[in-house]
Formats: sequence, structure tokens, C-alpha cells
Amino acid sequence: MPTRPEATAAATTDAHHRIAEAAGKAAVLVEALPWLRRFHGATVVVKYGGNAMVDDQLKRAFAQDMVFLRMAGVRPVVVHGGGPQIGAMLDRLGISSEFRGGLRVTTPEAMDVVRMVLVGQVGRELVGLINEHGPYAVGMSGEDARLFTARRRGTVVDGESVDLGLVGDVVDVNPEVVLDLLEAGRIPVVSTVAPDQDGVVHNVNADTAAAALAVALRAEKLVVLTDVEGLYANWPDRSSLVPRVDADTLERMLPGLASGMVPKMEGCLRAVRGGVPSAHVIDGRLAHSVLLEVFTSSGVGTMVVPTRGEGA
Ligand SMILES: Nc1ncnc2c1ncn2[C@@H]1O[C@H](COP(=O)(O)OP(=O)(O)O)[C@@H](O)[C@H]1O
Ligand SMILES: CC(=O)N[C@@H](CCC(=O)OP(=O)(O)O)C(=O)O
Repeated sequence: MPTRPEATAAATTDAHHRIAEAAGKAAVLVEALPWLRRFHGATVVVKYGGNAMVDDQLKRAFAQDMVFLRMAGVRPVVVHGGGPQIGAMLDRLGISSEFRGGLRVTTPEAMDVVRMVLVGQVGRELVGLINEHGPYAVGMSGEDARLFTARRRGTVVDGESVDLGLVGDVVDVNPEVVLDLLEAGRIPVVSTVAPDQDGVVHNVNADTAAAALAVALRAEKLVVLTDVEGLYANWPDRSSLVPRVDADTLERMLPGLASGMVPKMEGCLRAVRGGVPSAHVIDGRLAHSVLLEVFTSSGVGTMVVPTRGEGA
């Protein structure tokens, strides 16, 4: 029986679609090749932010990405936040807290909650999600094997110094425990509370801690996930996304930045000035954004690089 011309045309279009789809998938894999080669054996510190951690699907995709990196021969180290989760627990307990310059003013009472939520809740959950894929993740805090030593810090808001209570900056990193785990093929998951010289535990912003750890580990990349596409030069003007910025230019932009972006961009600056070749702020609301950043040529979000003649 003769075939109707429209049926033949439909079958041809279908075949073309299938071929185009297969070619697209193959192109994605081939595009990854130079990056797989480049990052084989490299340490990548990934900061997973609290605001990008509120969705179950995204959390599962993130855990998958960490295992993907590990299977591709990269050495991922996760540093997690948990600002919204800490806020929710403080609210439940009727403890008030406020942010100044992007950092939480932390009383001794709030510090107990910060430690409980970061180490006992958020860190445990991430470890569990990664370990659904195999025995990879090991959780720790800045207290374990003296990973971090903190020093109490304040901040300056509108030209005025502000006392933040038990908030610390990382002044020393003892990365051996993380290196041991990486050598053993594990994925370290770090919660950012840290003792000072006297053993008093401080609340360290997770962006700050991730940057300090990336420098100490001589990481190839710091990747910071958040709940916007990246850094906007003119926040909240969505057309002002900055795809790439060098350290000196970023330093000049810092005083004009608001809230949560301040510690994030300070962290990126600290990382590249400390020898990390690039630091990235990417959109954690986009599933698998870490893979897109590491394994595609265009990358995503904002990339911070050393100013020419400085750094790596
Ligand atoms: N210049 C800017 N570019 C992008 N985001 C900015 C900027 N200034 C302030 N923000 C705010 O910073 C937020 C990210 O910081 P934060 O809420 O602390 O994130 P996370 O929980 O991921 O660490 C964004 O959601 C946005 O509201
Ligand atoms: C000093 C300070 O502000 N610490 C943060 C620690 C958690 C964190 O950094 O979480 P995100 O990455 O989700 O913002 C806080 O108490 O919220």
C-alpha cells in the first residue's frame, strides 16, 4: 500500500528530532572533556548556602552533583550555611536575632542554637543525602581536629563599629583532617562553628569559612551557591549581572554591596587574593548549577579572578 506523503514527512521530522537531540546530548558530554581533564585531581570547595537549601529536590540534586564530581576525579569539599534554618529555630525558641552587615549578632544563647542547627541538623542532613549514593560524606565542624581557629570580630556599618557578640573570623586553618578524608576518597562536609584560642566556640559566616578553607587547601576553585544568579553591579536591577570581575574591581565595589552579598564577595576576594585561581557565585535555585559551572565552557553566574599580575 502506498504511504501517505504527510506520514512520510512526519516520520522524517521525528527522525531529525531524534538525531538533533542525540547530537545535543553528545555535544554536552564532549564539551566536558577539557574540563574533566583540567580538574582531575583538583580540590573544589563548594559553599552551599542556606537560602539555596530550602527545597528538597534541589538538595538531592546538590548531593548528586557532589558525588558526580567525586566520580569524575574531582575532590569536592562542602562547606554549608544554614542562616534560614538557624532563623527558624531561633523563632521557634522565641530568641530574637538581627543581622548587621550581613552577619548575625550572636549572643551566647543564640550560639547554642547556631551550633545545634548547623552541626546537628543541616550538616547531618547533607551527609545523609550524599550517602544515599555510597559511603562518601563525613561531617565535621571547625572544632574537629582544630580545623578552624576563630577570632572574635566586629563589623563596620555606615561608618560605625558594631559589636556582633560571638561572631568569629577564621584566623588559622589546620587542613590535615580534610586532606586525610580526601585522600581516603571521602567528601568532607564542614559546618562553620569554630573555637577561638581559648576554646570558646564562635559563629563563623559560611562564606568566610569556605574562603579560608579554599585558600588553606590550595583549591582550584571556590564555588558559592546562593539564591540569585550571581553578583549584580546595581542590585536589584536584574540587567546588571556581572559575569566576570577581577579582585581590584571587586574590592572597589564592596562598600556599595548590601546584606548577604557582603560576606560572599569578601570571601571570593579573600580566596583569589590567597591563591585560588577563581571563585564563583552561582544560582543554587538552578538544579545542577555546580556541574554547569565546572564542566561547561561558558560557566554560570559571576566569576572572580585575580587582578592581572597578582595571585595564581
Ligand atoms: N549586589 C547584589 N547582587 C546580588 N544579590 C545581592 C546584592 N546585594 C544584596 N543581595 C542579596 O544577597 C542575597 C544573598 O545573600 P544571602 O541571603 O546571605 O545568601 P545565602 O543564604 O545563599 O548565603 C540575595 O538573595 C540578595 O537578596
Ligand atoms: C556570623 C553569621 O552570620 N553566621 C551565619 C552562619 C550560617 C551561614 O553563613 O549561613 P548562610 O550561608 O545560609 O547565610 C548565621 O548565623 O546565619
